Amino acid sequence: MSAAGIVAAAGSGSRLGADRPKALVDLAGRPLVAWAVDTLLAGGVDEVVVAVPAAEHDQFAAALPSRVRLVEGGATRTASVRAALAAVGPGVDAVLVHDAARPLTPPDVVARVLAALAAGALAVVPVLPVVDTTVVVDAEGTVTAAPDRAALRRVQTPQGFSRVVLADGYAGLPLGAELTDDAAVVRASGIPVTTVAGDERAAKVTVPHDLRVAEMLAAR
Ligand SMILES: Nc1ccn([C@@H]2O[C@H](COP(=O)(O)OP(=O)(O)OP(=O)(O)O)[C@@H](O)[C@H]2O)c(=O)n1
Ligand SMILES: C[C@](O)(CO)[C@H](O)COP(=O)(O)O
Repeated sequence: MSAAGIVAAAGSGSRLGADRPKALVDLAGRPLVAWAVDTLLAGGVDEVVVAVPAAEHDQFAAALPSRVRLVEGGATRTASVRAALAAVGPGVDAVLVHDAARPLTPPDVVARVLAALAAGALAVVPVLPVVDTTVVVDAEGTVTAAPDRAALRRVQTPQGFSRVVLADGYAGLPLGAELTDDAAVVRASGIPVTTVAGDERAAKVTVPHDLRVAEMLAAR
């Protein structure tokens, strides 16, 4: 089975508040995007396409191996993945979509996603259990429900798909629609999504505290 990796790296990182796009922020001497690309390649992906902000194209090119292809990202994550997917070759069997913002994802997670696809799954997401009580609130912040957390999972990346299934999902999604992940895109077209074990180290760098935690882990 041949697999391509897509790295969504075109976000600004407004919640991190750095002086550059989040994917170019340094973690232990290398930008977050370089860590994410390495994870995909080490986990068994054959080729990688990275969606980047147009203004920083040259900085991304300088930070990544020459075999990695860059495309201009969009205004939303959904638009960025759509643009990168268009650059994936038609001969590829599977596509894994990963966040540059999850730099310390172990290659084992990639391998688990690839194994599930090779076993016949059409869509696979790595997940972790929810460990806090989780509630639903109304517009005033009043709790209206407390779902059974045993049935809830936190969803990570990379998320893996049959290339045809992901391409069909994006083709059926109206231009401009924004969903928070790629599994939601294929679920909208009726495809079942399988889960495999995620990893706490695959946590997303969103706010400054997350980057401090990642720096401590990377220093080990
Ligand atoms: N237009 C966008 C927005 C996000 N992403 C990517 O999607 C991943 C997950 O998004 P998130 O961590 O929320 O990043 P940002 O959108 O950059 O963060 P913020 O909402 O704080 O601005 C990141 O790797 C980010 O670069 C992208 O490729 N294109
Ligand atoms: C794709 C994702 O990382 C799965 O957990 C997540 O949905 C992206 O989060 P964002 O803040 O909406 O970009």
